[in-house]
Amino acid sequence: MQQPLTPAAQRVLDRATEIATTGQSSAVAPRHLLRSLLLEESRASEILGGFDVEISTVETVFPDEKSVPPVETTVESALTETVPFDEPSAWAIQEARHLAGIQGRHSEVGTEHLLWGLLVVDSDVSAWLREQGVQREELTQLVDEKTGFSAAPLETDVRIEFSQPNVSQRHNAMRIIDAAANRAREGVRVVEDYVRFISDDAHLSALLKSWRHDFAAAISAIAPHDLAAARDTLSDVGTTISTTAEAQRDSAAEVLQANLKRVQEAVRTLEEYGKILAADLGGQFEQLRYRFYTLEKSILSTLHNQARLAGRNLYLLVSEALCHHGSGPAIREALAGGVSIVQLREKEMPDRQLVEFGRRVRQWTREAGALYIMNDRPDLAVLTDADGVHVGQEELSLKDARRIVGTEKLVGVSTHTIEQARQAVVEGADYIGVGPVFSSTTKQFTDLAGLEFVRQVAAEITLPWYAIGGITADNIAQVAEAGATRVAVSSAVCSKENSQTAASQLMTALSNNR
Ligand SMILES: Cc1ncc(COP(=O)(O)OP(=O)(O)O)c(N)n1
Ligand SMILES: Cc1nc(C(=O)O)sc1CCOP(=O)(O)O
Ligand SMILES: [Mg+2]
Repeated sequence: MQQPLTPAAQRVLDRATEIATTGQSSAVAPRHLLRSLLLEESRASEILGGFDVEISTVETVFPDEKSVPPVETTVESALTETVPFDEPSAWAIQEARHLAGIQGRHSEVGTEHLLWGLLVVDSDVSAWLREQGVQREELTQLVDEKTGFSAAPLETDVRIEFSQPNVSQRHNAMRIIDAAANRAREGVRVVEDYVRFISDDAHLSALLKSWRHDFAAAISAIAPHDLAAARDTLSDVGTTISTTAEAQRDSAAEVLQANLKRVQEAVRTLEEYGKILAADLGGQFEQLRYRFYTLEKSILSTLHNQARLAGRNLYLLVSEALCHHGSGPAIREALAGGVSIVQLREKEMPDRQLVEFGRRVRQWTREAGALYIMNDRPDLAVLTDADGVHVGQEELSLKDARRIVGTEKLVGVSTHTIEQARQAVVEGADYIGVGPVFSSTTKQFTDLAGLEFVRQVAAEITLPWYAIGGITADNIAQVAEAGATRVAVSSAVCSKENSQTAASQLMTALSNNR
């Protein structure tokens, strides 16, 4: 069923067409849609405002057209000569319809759905929106809030009884499905090769492999000989069409990006055309598509965080109670000794004092080019302009912490077992704490995760991780031997007479044992 457009969404499409036409573009592109969404006072412009995305910025970043005043009605625009929607815009509208469809059978396609479509379809605009911090998960949540429905796929859906497709419709659907299945299979292999050979990430490789197997199981519901019989490569007009962009890739990362999208688009085709063959096939591919989105997020987020935390190998947790001559001097000495992340871990300090001190730590770390993380409290991380927050297994969930600090700040998560570590990766942690490795004078533990846990994480996880718990200059070599390249410490630096010397000794030991 085609979901109807709300009047605001209709005005957005009309205005986008008008902007493209006035600017003498040959087609309506995503940049025209984005501009039009911002010009319309609507849910989408409200959401974009929340991310500080302004029309003036968009006009500077995508400058090729003159701005156009808001349209009053759709009649005028219908009278002018208009241009078609280009492929990404058409896909974005299709995605918007799809999201509105899974939110409820009678829901209309609103401007917030159009914005969602713009974000999930590969284009210069979606890349730019992501750079501005507009992320899929957060936007999905906002769209849910705006429409009052959940964007998660419906558990049970009313089954529509299809009339039996005739032989030729079935044959055409088979041809499309055969081609899309091959594209998805090939694409996922390319992604797997990147994650396996370039990222060297055993955990994400295993998740991709499991996805590939489930995909194969879904495809096997269609008899393989039927699919092969429908294949007719020689008369497939698409085999000779390729764009310049497809012929050239500047880096392995670009190959990865392109193939992540390729798989999603192919699975979307399977989802749509699968419905012609069997009512439940569409649902299976839809689930696979959502799972692939999550995988894409973990893969890209791992790469992003590796870059953000590159070279930040010594992480200090500071508590006033541990420091001989005050945590302020200890922090400044530690920064001079090579600490590149400082976490403020004060369990007893009154909030007002903590905020005041946090702002000072912000200043010192900024001057030293280091990061500043707030322990346990996302609210205070925001208030003190921290680079992130660290949460444990018993505290606010990663998802809730993220809701408070947003997508730009780091969210670190403590893990004590390999299952927790894997889960943190999939849920979107930016780094993880791995411990306790040894018994600690800073915090009492009944069970130690030990060096074995460090070995397990080293063997399969490439999201940045910090070994923690009782690490000192005397045992750091064992931790490095077990595979750690980054460590987090508290007493080994904080409680020393000279925190600078203590930090630089640990730095030297880390680099010697690499
Ligand atoms: C880098 C890092 N790793 C682990 C922890 C421990 O966090 P948590 O389990 O929440 O315990 P507390 O620090 O809150 O007592 C950490 N803080 N930092
Ligand atoms: C606060 C904390 N969390 C840990 C974990 O394993 O999650 S270990 C730890 C204490 C770290 O301090 P020190 O370096 O003085 O042992
Ligand atoms: Mg905690």
